[in-house]
Amino acid sequence: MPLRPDGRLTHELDPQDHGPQDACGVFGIFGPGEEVSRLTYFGLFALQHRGQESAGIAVSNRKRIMVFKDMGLVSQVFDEPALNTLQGDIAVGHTRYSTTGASVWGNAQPTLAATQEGSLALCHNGNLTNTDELEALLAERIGERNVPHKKRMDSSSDTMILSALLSSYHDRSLEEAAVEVLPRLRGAFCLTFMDEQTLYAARDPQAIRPLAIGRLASGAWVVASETAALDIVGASFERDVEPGELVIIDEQGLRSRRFAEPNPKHCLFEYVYLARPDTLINGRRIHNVRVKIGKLLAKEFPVDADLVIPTPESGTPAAIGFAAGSGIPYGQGLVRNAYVGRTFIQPSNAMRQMGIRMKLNPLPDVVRDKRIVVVDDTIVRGNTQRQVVAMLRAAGAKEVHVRISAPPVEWPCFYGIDFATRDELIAPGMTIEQIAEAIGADSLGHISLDGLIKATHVDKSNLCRACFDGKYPVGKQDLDLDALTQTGATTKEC
Ligand SMILES: O=P(O)(O)OC[C@H]1O[C@H](OP(=O)(O)OP(=O)(O)O)[C@H](O)[C@@H]1O
Ligand SMILES: NC(=O)CC[C@H](N)C(=O)O
Ligand code: SF4
Ligand SMILES: [Mg+2]
Repeated sequence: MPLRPDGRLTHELDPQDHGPQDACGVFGIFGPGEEVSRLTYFGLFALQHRGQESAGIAVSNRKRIMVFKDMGLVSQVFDEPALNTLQGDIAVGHTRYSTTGASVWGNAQPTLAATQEGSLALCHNGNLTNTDELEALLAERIGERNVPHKKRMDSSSDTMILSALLSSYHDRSLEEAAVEVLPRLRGAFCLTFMDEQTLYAARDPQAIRPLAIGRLASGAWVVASETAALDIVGASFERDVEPGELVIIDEQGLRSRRFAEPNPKHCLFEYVYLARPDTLINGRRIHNVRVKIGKLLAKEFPVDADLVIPTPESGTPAAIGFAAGSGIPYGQGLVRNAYVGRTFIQPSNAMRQMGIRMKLNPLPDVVRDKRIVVVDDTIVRGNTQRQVVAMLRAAGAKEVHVRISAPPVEWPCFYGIDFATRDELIAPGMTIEQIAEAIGADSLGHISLDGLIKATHVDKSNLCRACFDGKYPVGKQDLDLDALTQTGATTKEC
């Protein structure tokens, strides 16, 4: 099993072999009089499913900013003494899973940089597609040798370049630097950042990833990747950060500046898998959307069967919907070990089999002699379903029909989800029948793209669905798609 550089176990069985992982989680709070770092810690706990490689909190006491971050889960990084040292009025926090730049301490967030007036601490969810262009601009401004990854080998993320760029404007405030830099970024970015006095939040014009604003009863402002994190800290949901909006929060309250024209292309995959079911995106509860997808799936791909079971965790709401839509009873046929993380299962041969077996175990008394419909949210490489089907058969299931609440994943994502390269996905070049055979299912059905979109209640033109249809809404000019679909080529390193 792989070890972290400090010798502790990673959450991955094989770090070279990624399944679908999650986008990072960002959090921010402007709360004089509140225990801001503790609230940020709770917020990050609620966002742990979006990134499990490193976690960090930056706090300002209005005189200076202190950052505490490390590799690992929120619970591994922070303890009581650490939180007690992080006193102040403003905080930002991050849970990372890497998309550009290696998974090392130097790339953990919040990043910290010196500005003309003080410091900048920054957290980023998303992925920038024009890092080459931004790096060239940065080299022009601060000199080639000072570009983060040239100065320090382990500072190689897109976020480090952004942080260096924002702090390179010595003739203007951080707010004015942001207004200058943000329109130059392409790709996906939801940001929380701060200097000693002010909390900022920004969202790309496509608003690919979610970012919500909430408020505590005391009047403190909170910003988080998902509304579930607002719930957990006791904040009420106020509104989403708008596409192309920069939000500035200080002693005077909240102000808003538009840095680009909105052109919404919200990530469809957030609805399918990424976001928590208790989160609201575009006014819809993710759980309800997933149940609806399951109902539509039952209509699109009906089957004669005795029992519908979910593939926990993310497949559960769609399975509830499939049962409701089909009239087939719903039951629990697989038990999930709650202590195995979401991205723990990183499929690769023997390790993969061990990982899936560690996470999921069938209930033979429930599935024996039955025709089972097993519902999951996605098939990426097909490893989970291959294992699940085999497990259910070994436990005595008579038939196993697989139903998936997303269309086949055909293309990589460049906006903050670390999908496998195209060569590693199971779907490209395979018919549904061939995939069913590969995973050993009696039948296989994926929801149609139109059915999935219908369940979100968002207009198709306002959604990114590139991993399903290959139509990339932003930054396509920056990507060498042919090169990126070759075996071994990834977007990981700048
Ligand atoms: O086809 P594959 O390559 O196996 O990938 C697809 C599986 O990975 C995800 O589960 P994951 O274990 O990451 O998270 P979950 O517990 O939230 O379902 C997803 O929900 C599918 O079950
Ligand atoms: N998944 C993410 O949102 C990653 C953020 C950023 N691109 C990084 O690699 O650190
Ligand atoms: S490519 Fe897929 S995962 Fe990536 S932003 Fe678009 S819909 Fe989301
Ligand atoms: Mg799953």
